[in-house]
Amino acid sequence: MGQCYGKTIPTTDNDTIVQPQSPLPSSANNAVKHTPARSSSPWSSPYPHGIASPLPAGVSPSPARSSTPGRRFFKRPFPPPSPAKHIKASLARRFGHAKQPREGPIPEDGAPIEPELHSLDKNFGYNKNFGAKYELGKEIGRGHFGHTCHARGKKGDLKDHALAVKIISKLKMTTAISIEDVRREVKILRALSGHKHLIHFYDACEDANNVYIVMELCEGGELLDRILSRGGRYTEADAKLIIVQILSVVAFCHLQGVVHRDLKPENFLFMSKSEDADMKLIDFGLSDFIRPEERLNDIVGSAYYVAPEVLHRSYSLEADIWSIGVISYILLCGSRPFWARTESGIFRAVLRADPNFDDIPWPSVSPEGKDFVKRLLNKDYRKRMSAAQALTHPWLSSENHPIPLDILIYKLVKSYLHASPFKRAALKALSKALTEDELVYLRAQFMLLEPNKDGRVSLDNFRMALMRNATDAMKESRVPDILNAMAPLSYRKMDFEEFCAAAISTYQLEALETWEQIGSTAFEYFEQEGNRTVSVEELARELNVGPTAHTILKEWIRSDGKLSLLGYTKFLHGVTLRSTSNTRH
Ligand SMILES: Nc1ncnc2c1ncn2[C@@H]1O[C@H](COP(=O)(O)OP(=O)(O)OP(=O)(O)O)[C@@H](O)[C@H]1O
Ligand SMILES: [Ca+2]
Ligand SMILES: [Ca+2]
Ligand SMILES: [Ca+2]
Repeated sequence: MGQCYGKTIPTTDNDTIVQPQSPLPSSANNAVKHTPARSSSPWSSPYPHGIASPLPAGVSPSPARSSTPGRRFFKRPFPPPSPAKHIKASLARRFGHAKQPREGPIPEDGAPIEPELHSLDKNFGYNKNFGAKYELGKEIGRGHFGHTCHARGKKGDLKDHALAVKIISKLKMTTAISIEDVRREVKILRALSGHKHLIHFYDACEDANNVYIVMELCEGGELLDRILSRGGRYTEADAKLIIVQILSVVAFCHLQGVVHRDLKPENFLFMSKSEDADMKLIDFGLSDFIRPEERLNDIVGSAYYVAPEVLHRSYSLEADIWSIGVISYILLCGSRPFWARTESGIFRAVLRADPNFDDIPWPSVSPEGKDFVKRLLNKDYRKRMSAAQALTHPWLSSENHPIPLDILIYKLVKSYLHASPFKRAALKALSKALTEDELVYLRAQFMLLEPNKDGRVSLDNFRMALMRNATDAMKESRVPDILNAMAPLSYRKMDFEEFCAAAISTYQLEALETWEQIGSTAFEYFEQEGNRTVSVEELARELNVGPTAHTILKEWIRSDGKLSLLGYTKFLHGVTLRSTSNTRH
């Protein structure tokens, strides 16, 4: 089994919007041997080798809801099992254009990007002595972009260590973008390696044919396989153990300014076969560095897990949280929240459909569990919890886990510092209406800033907290830049009360069932302390909107010239006019 070369099998598609994916070359080649299930099924299978699929290769169960007791499958069929189909538009972009076969030698004809092919520099500057350092073993897994083999270190620290090597064929790197993707995957792995639930990276090598990513070996298989072997569903207690691990590693990535963009059960591996083995996040092939205020626009990911704002081409870290919401939904009920037979149908569901929380088993799921999932699957990304926040959600409070520093705090405090005194007064009133549940999160974050003896924090506390957690990735994502934007804090300090006003997000609070109560309580505080007469013109300036908004703003002001309750909550929310695209947090 020495032959362990990269062969990517294009997934065919059962959708009507057929995309530039070439069918398998008709001449039988060893690629077919490598991928028994894949070539016959319209969906890629998570059971490429050896592991028995619950279904015969290529067979998908009927999507009809079955109520067979003890059935092993998802109500909304889990098979077609692996949604590992990367969104086609991006594939087309990444692999050049239509008809470009994604494996094998580039044919003479139909290569629209031919000029680039000749000039592509496929030199990565990695070690060239892979063969001398490692001995390759059997294949363990396979994806769109590479396949993974067992390996053993031949010398040095890794001598006789069992390892995993992801092999990416250079033949498949047919565009500058696809080369850059591999470079970035390695860079991100190298930078982030070290977190308990993130795959440990050891080495990157290359030769004329391949790039080799040497990592620690996970012997317990993919989370997807465990979900399937349990018949799709986890108990709440077991689901919590999984979700806490996912949130903790994703909070870490986000703090470093890395968005994973492909979170799904196939990309979490167990260290060993044992039931309580730790999980590791793998596959940073679609990940990217993201600056604090940046929005990404390329559509990547896997259809079932993709966030609505990704489909709208403007997204940031919150897209990962949506994917965790999808995973959580699946763990708790055994069905996919957004399901359709075609990719475009899935996208439509993601954009418009509300997931079902009524059918069995949802009535028996705890209210906290349901609330948790709903707050991850909010279609408005501004209303979603962050990963660190989710870890303080009441549903997970019984779990004993550390709360990581949340980069969201920095963004919110930054915009608070730049807000007008009127807005700050409004936020202050809002922070006084918070319930114990929200305070748990804020208190944890404040403590992570290690307040001084006087109980206050300065810019330095924010800086030190960031530095305590910094990896090399931060240089690339320029997360520390956010500290410069917090400069107004260099002249003063913040106590916990003000921190609460600064670090709350109106959008997130609006998503709470108790929002109306919170809003009216907050308004009472605002009446006592901050509500003063304000003109329509002043309000428009505050909100950064033009005269066209005056008629709307007029309705927010009472006859006494002060904000009404409605006006107060609207003011907190901010006006989002398309033309200004001034997203407020
Ligand atoms: N460190 C590891 N230990 C054990 N198995 C691994 C390891 N890394 C990857 N694998 C296996 O190889 C498979 C493919 O790896 P990976 O997901 O990184 O490749 P990919 O080509 O990027 O896949 P995708 O199609 O999901 O983008 C994984 O799903 C997993 O089963
Ligand atoms: Ca895979
Ligand atoms: Ca993968
Ligand atoms: Ca990948």
